[in-house]
Amino acid sequence: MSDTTARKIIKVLMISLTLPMKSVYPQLLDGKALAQRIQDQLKAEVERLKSTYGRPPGLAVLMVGDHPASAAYVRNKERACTKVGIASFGQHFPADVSQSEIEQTIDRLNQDPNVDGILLQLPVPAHLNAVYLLHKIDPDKDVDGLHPLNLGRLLRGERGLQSCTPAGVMRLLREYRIDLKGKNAVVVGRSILVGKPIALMLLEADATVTIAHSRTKNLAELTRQADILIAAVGRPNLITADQVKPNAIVIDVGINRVIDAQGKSRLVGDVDFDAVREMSQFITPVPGGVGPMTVTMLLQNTVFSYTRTHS
Ligand SMILES: Nc1nc(=O)c2c([nH]1)NC[C@@H]1CN(c3ccc(C(=O)N[C@@H](CCC(=O)O)C(=O)O)cc3)C=[N+]21
Repeated sequence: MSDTTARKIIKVLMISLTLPMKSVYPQLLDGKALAQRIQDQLKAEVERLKSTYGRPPGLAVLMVGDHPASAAYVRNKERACTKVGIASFGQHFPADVSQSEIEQTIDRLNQDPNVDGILLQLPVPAHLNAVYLLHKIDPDKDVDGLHPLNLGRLLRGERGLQSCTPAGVMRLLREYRIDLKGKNAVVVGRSILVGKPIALMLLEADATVTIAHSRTKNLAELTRQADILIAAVGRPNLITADQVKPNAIVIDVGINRVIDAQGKSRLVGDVDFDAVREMSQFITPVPGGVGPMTVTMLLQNTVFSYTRTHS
């Protein structure tokens, strides 16, 4: 065999080994596994805190009405608390509860030394002023990071309690050593719970950030430039393969319950997962991606808030 033939064979082998591997088997960003690992660490930390200071960290979850999806999230959060040893104080109000009754509860929880974190599950019924309720929560107990003071800190790049979903996404990116410096990050969605705070965090990590939304012209043109694409809208199959740059990193924050072809209820994100996973470098699954990280960051924020008052 001549030298050039051998070289050609090696080259073909190398190409066939590297290229298809990369495009056919993109890496999953496994939020479920990472969440489990962090929760194990938190459990040990909570144990230590409990024996040092005599009480566990405490989280109060306020829920209004019986929206089934919200009820399921709240159950997830309470179950996770129990798992790591955080005391959870559930407050379930009927859908017609008055603004002042919730305000009084928040005042009481603000003063309660056994409560380190207070979370108002959103959305709340339309007769309530959610913004004002969020203002009432003590910023030091605002484990959802939605108080204007904590949002202001985020805007300035100061330390503070940060929104759980965006914080969970950043932790996932960091864990997989995804370099953000100078990369094009496109965030689709501009909610105060996800889109806006995640854009600020990506900016803080030196990404070049674009926020797209329902009024954005030529969305596909924009998303195709994204090295990092964050979908946070809440619409199934919003992001299709032709809207994604090959080898991009795709973070799917959407949580949508749909009825599949067999008539079964199924959880899907905002991304057409099967098609997009084939051409992306990293992608988060739904379920098992961002969702479990959200819950875990809530636990972490509660422990953080506890340690701050004990140091
Ligand atoms: N004040 C406030 N803070 C929130 O953080 C908040 C909120 N309101 N309102 C609703 C959204 C939604 N959310 C989720 C939490 C966990 C999962 C989760 O655990 N998902 C699992 C599976 C869940 C399942 O199978 O049903 C997963 O994706 O693997 C999803 C969604 C928090 N939210």
